Parts: sequence; structure tokens; C-alpha cells
Amino acid sequence: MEVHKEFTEWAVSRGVKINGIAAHRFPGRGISIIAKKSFEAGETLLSVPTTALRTVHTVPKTISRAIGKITVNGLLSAELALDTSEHRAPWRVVLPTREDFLESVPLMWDSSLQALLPDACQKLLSNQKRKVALDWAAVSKTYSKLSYDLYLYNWLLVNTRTFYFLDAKAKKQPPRDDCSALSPFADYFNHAPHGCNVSFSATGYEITTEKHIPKGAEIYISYGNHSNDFLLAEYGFILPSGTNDWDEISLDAYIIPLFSPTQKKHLEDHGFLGKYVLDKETVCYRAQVALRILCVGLRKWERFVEGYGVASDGEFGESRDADGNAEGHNSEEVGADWRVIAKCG
Ligand SMILES: C[S@@+](CC[C@H](N)C(=O)[O-])C[C@H]1O[C@@H](n2cnc3c(N)ncnc32)[C@H](O)[C@@H]1O
Repeated sequence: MEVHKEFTEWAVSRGVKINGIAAHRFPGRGISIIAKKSFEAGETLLSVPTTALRTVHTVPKTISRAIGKITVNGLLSAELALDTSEHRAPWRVVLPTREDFLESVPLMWDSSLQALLPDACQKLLSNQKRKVALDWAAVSKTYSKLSYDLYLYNWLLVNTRTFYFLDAKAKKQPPRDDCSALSPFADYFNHAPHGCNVSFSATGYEITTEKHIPKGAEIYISYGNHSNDFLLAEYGFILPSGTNDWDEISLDAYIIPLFSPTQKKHLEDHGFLGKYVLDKETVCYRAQVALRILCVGLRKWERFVEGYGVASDGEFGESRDADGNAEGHNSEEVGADWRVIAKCG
């Protein structure tokens, strides 16, 4: 743990304020944060000033101008991959290794293993592959000597460790997934479905306790209301059975084959095709509406979704997202996101 002590001193020298917590190795969960004393609710554990962050503004202009148009995550990854500076070495040496990612993150697995992932996880993985490919295309045309392996490793560091960051100077913010900053020491915190409060302001990040924490306990933050599929695809771990309040299972593979081509067309036209989930409590509203098409005629179903029919259960209300899809109560769609504040990724 010597390197972690050195990194802690390095972070403090950059204005990070650490109160009664330290980096600690927890078997199977990498390095995380341990309470060195007991805490009551509302105590500040950590503050990281904006000046200590790595953001789109700390990337040297020589790099950002040379690469041109690219996502913030893609740019931060490029800078990290190219960075050999002495002054950031203490941070670099405490980061997970490529081998750590090989063991945990599906993006690094052999395609024969990826094919065994649940449907929802495979979809997230495909999206990730698309994002990496776009970023790599932008970076590799400028830095032809940079290896893909090195870039991918740094892309994963950014994807699993960044915090949600709003750029006060920007006229237009990038998409939510791309509002990213690397925050030293704060990136040691592991995830739990309910964790400490993480707040962000123009002065930086602050992590405060939400409840009593005994001395010696692991301290968590929440990366968002994420299912195990999401945690596995994005962060390379899942929570033990029964401990993830936000877990859900995709029912698409079971429900969609029940529909005829005509029913599918109607469902699609009304924004109800797919994204069916079973969460901790119930089958989602989208699935319930879609399954109704198997029980009533097409015209009756259509009148129902258009709001003219009254459901036999007496309830019907619908809201639509920006793409015109009827909204479910899927936690990935509506839940607070670690990417809202505590994005680690
Ligand atoms: C922000 S980093 C946290 C620090 C990290 N554990 C380390 O060793 O540097 C996020 C990564 O920590 C690990 N992690 C976070 N929460 C976890 C948990 N509850 N159980 C297992 N691993 C977890 C995953 O590998 C994830 O990609």
C-alpha cells in the first residue's frame, strides 16, 4: 500500500482534503475507501478542488487541436495514454492495470465469452464497442504510433473512473454521458446501491456521509440506479444476489417472440416494442401494455394506447421520451445516475 500512501500525500499537496478515510484493498473489490474512525451523518469525508481535476480544459491544446472533433471521454483517454509526465506519476501508479480489466470488463473478453452475456449486457457492450471505435478512429489518425491496446486501456480507465462534470465555461454542454472529469482520490470509492452524498459545484466535489459509518467499514458512493447488467458492462462487476435494489432483467427475449409481425408493427408504431423488464417489484408498465395486445383486438389495443379506451384495471396514463418511445419505469431510463453526480465512468 506504499504507493497509495504516496498518492494520498500527492493528492493532499494538490488541495484535496481527506478526513478520516484511507485507501484500502478489499478482496475481490480492488482498492476502495475504509473508515479510519467512526462518522455520523452529514460529515465531510473528502473535498477535491476543481484545480486538482483532469478535465477537457487540462488536456494540452497541442493534443486537443491535433485530434479535432472527438468526445470528451475519447480526448481524456488520449491524453492519459500519451501522458508520461513525472508530476502525475503518483496518480498513474495507483490505477488498475490492464490485467485487472482483462479479468473483469466484458469489453476485454474473448468474443466467445461475450456471446454468453445476457441480452441486455450484450446491447450495452455493442454500444461501448461503437463508442470506442469512433474515439479510436479520431485518435489513431493523429497518433498513428499509439497502440490500440494502450488506448483501449486508458479508455477503460476513463469509462470506469470519471465523475459527472459540468463545464461552467461551455456554451453548450456535451451529452450527459460525456460530461466527464477525473477526480483524484475520489475515484477510489467503490459502488453500492445507496452510498454517501456526492455533490459538485464550481469549487469542486465534496463527499459527505449520509448515515452513521463505523470505524473499519468500507465506504461507498452510488454510481447510479444501475442493474447488474449495466454494472458488469460498464464497470466489470456485479453486486451479490439480492443486494442490488436497482437490478432488473430484460424480458425482451421472452416477450417479443410472442408477437405476430402485425402486432410488432403496431407496437413499434406506438413506441411499445421492446425494453421490457422485470425489476425487484414488478413487470414494467411497457411490458404490461404490450402484452395486452395478445388479449384484445388490434383496434381495441390501439384505442387503449391512444387513451380512448379505459383499461380493465381502470388505470392508464402514458408519457413519452424524446424519441417518442413510451416510457417504462426502467431504472436505467429514469433513475438518478452516477453519471449525474458521482459518475465514476
Ligand atoms: C471508481 S473505481 C473504484 C476504485 C477501484 N476499486 C480501484 O481498485 O481502483 C471503479 C471500479 O471499482 C470496482 N468496483 C466498484 N464498486 C465495486 C463493488 N461494489 N464490488 C466490486 N468491485 C467494485 C470496479 O472494478 C469498478 O470498475
